[in-house]
Amino acid sequence: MTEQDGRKSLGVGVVSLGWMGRLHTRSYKAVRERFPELGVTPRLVAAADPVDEIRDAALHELGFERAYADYHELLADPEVEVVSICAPNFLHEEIALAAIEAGKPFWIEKPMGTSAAQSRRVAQAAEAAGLATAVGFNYRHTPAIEYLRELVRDGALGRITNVRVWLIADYNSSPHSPLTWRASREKAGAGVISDLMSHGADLAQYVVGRIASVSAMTDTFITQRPIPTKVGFGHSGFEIGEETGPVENEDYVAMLVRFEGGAVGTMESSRVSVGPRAEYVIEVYGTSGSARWNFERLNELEICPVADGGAIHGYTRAMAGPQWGQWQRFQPAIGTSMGFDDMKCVEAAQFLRSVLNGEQLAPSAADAWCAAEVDEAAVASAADGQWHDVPRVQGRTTFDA
Ligand SMILES: NC(=O)C1=CN([C@@H]2O[C@H](COP(=O)(O)OP(=O)(O)OC[C@H]3O[C@@H](n4cnc5c(N)ncnc54)[C@H](OP(=O)(O)O)[C@@H]3O)[C@@H](O)[C@H]2O)C=CC1
Ligand SMILES: O=C1CO[C@H](CO)[C@@H](O)[C@@H]1O
Repeated sequence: MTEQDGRKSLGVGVVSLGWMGRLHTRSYKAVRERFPELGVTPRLVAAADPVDEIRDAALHELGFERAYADYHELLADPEVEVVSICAPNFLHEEIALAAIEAGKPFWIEKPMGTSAAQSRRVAQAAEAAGLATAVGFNYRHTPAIEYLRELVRDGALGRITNVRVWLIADYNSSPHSPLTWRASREKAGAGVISDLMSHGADLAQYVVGRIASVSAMTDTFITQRPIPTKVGFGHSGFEIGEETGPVENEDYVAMLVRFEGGAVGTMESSRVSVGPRAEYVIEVYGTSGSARWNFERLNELEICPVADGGAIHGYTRAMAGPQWGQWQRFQPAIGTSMGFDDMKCVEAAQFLRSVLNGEQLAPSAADAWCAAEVDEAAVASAADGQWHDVPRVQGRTTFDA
């Protein structure tokens, strides 16, 4: 870390410049403006990606000083002090363990690996090395979710009795949408359970507390998809040919869950539903009230207090404002909305603050392991039709604090 204009300059390396790699890059750039009190200027030292054109874009569009084809070179670069890991899931464990070996704190995308065992190995190694971590559970950082969590923890909703979480998306609803790495068991692990329910597990545990047991069923509704002739980013920019290949993991999951605190709930996720685009919802019901949030309207929280027999009963739609979470850093005028990228900037700032002061602030590697255990219990339950206990993760979790 060097000093420049009284600010600390921190060398950043980003592995894989797809959707998330580019978003991590934008987030590092935004931190200096949105979180000036950190006194840190992230310096985009190096990117790593196997594709020539992407490395070219890293240098000439995104502002990296260097671009490597192999992430090992990035990790060996002495000027790279912190690392973002934005590769497809199957590379998460090996890159994270290599970053730990190199002594570099990392911000990794969810799910942290393709299995709970991979997540455990990464979380335990990071903790043993004393490294700050961050995981891409960005929905946590929405001001409405931060406020919902406060309501739950302050007891404003009473005793939490039941919870509903659903993440229903349409990104694979067309049978013509391409066969990407997300449909490969080897590259993704589970299907929608890894891709979306990883967020759901984290959101539920962040707001309500740990999940203790799970019963689940899964299905795959579109079993063959066209093989891309040109790959894109995220879910866009692909071109397809005539040839198809098998979808190897589930499109849909439905779960019943029991929380350690006594609440029960349902959790459901689909990547092939026609209608909702990215309807990611959490509803929390307590003995004194309830509240619900939907990512498609991320600036709002619907809250219902117990009306005790009054004539008017129902939800109040509250809008995010300066009193909630980090809203004020992003918008200077009430009624103006934050967006998806802003949540990632909050995550980047939490990560860098942890690197600077040693306190774990962002969703941690242990949190990602907790989510992975919930997801793996769902996979196991769907396979044998039994309830499965979720192994209790010991580690540096942030949601128990
Ligand atoms: N937090 C969130 O809300 C989100 C999280 N994610 C997570 O982010 C991760 C990446 O997803 P996304 O950005 O959508 O993926 P993309 O498919 O957009 O990008 C993946 C990138 O990784 C590159 N890559 C492939 N193999 C290697 C390798 N051996 N070494 C280095 N780079 C490689 C790809 O190159 P190539 O094109 O050649 O394959 C591509 O540039 C996933 O874990 C996903 O779950 C994704 C979306 C949202
Ligand atoms: O994490 C994620 C969030 O949502 C996306 C689509 O809406 C997913 O595919 C992605 O991996």
